[in-house]
Amino acid sequence: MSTYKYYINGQWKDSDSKETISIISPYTNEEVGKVQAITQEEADLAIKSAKEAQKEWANLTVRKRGEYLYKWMDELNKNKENIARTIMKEVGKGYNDALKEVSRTVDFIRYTIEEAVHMYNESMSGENFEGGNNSKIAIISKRPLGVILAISPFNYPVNLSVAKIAPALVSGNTVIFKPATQGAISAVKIIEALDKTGIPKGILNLVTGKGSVIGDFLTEHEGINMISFTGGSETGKHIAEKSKMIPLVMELGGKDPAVVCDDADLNFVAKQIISGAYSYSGQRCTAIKRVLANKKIANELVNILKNEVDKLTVGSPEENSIIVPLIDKKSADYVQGLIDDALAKGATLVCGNKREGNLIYPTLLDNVTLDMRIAWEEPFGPVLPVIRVNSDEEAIKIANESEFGLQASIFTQNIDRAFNIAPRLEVGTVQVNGRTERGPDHLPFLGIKSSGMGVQGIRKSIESMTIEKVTVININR
Ligand SMILES: NC(=O)C1=CN([C@@H]2O[C@H](COP(=O)(O)OP(=O)(O)OC[C@H]3O[C@@H](n4cnc5c(N)ncnc54)[C@H](OP(=O)(O)O)[C@@H]3O)[C@@H](O)[C@H]2O)C=CC1
Ligand SMILES: O=C(O)[C@H](O)COP(=O)(O)O
Repeated sequence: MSTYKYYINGQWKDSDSKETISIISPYTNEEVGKVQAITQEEADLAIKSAKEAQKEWANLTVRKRGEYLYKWMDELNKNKENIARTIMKEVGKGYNDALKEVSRTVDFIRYTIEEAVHMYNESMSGENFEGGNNSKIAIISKRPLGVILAISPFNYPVNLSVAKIAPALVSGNTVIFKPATQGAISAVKIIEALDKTGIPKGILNLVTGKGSVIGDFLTEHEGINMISFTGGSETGKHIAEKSKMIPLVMELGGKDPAVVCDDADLNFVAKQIISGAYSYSGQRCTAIKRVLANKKIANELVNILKNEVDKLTVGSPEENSIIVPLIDKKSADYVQGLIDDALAKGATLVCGNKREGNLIYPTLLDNVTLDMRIAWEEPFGPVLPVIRVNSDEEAIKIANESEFGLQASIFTQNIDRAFNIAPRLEVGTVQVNGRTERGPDHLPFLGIKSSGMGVQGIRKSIESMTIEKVTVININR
């Protein structure tokens, strides 16, 4: 098995710690490879080299920086099967989905470059303000923030990493990239592709090691000018407490509800809910994580959902099964705990509650009540609770009682009804008659409450990594 190096100042290196972390595949339970557990001194040097490289990088034109990114895109595209296989082995994602993740990333980079080259300076005249005149003209340009710390989660080890790195680089920042440990080999692969572009040294530094060991050191480091984080809410809150007065963008957990009204087209709804809730075994922040079903249609909806769940393929990512083993035993134990708690408190088991190691069969729970943990907690696994409600009003109330506020779906054939519910849901995005999801990637993507702060989405990500610089010309008229 390969032992992968980390990447600092344009060089691939073994850590002086002499320690490596073994990455175990969630479905073969075999080692996929080892990554370096770097030391704080090495993390410090990585930040220093990023700082040193930043000024020259920022002085290049956006088109010049874009040239490197275009080459990166081509390298990723050339190696997409190999990278997809690594994603599959490392995080247990179905091969076809892993391949889509790489293609989506290639498209993401292309759009990022195109967006950046179409972002212009603004100007303002003093005459628009009371008592002002046109002798004052302000030019408002955008400057990079400096060194961006990009921390990504396991579930999209390529796409969610590049979704931070590409906007940072194109706008003249340099990057310290800390991937999820389970995902770090995929990270090595994408940075190998970047290295092949001949990008100047120090622009991107890949630091591998457990977040619990090097995370605080990175977050608290004075050389970091902004943190873009995707991961769990608890980790996000911890980082927010540790960081020192720098901008933060956080995409965190969710408990996305599907509000199903009594006039919805239930066959269509069921398809959306099933793909929303169970794809990649529910290991998506945007997965549908509770159904708030109007009592009038709940029996029929649950019957249709059951039929659809029965069709889900369960097994290996190599066979493109929808339901695959969860990322690790701890996660599977957690999901099982939520199921056990709900059943002990009287939920109806419609199907599922079967387990083989990390593999949890798709589980549907009906008559879930608000005293059950599954009504509120994020499983990040293939279990879906149905909570029956009497009215739209009650659905809105329960939806908003969650600590999370990522996305929500509303299913109804009455557009007025949808538009009366949508503004009242405390979430970043409402999907009317569609499953909750992040893409297309140029849309703003955000969570409120414990689901995050700041906004991603290509243009928004670029904006979040830059700051206005105002130059005022005073003309003697
Ligand atoms: N809203 C969104 O866009 C998304 C949200 N998520 C959420 O992420 C969670 C699952 O992802 P998961 O990877 O397990 O999340 P974690 O929060 O466990 O880890 C996310 C990243 O943070 C790192 N990390 C851990 N501790 C620290 C620390 N003290 N300081 C700095 N970094 C640290 C991890 O490193 P290491 O792996 O080494 O521990 C990893 O790179 C779910 O809650 C999910 O909802 C996931 C994807 C998208
Ligand atoms: O990491 C996640 O879960 C994503 O941000 C969700 O992306 P998706 O909706 O495209 O799966």
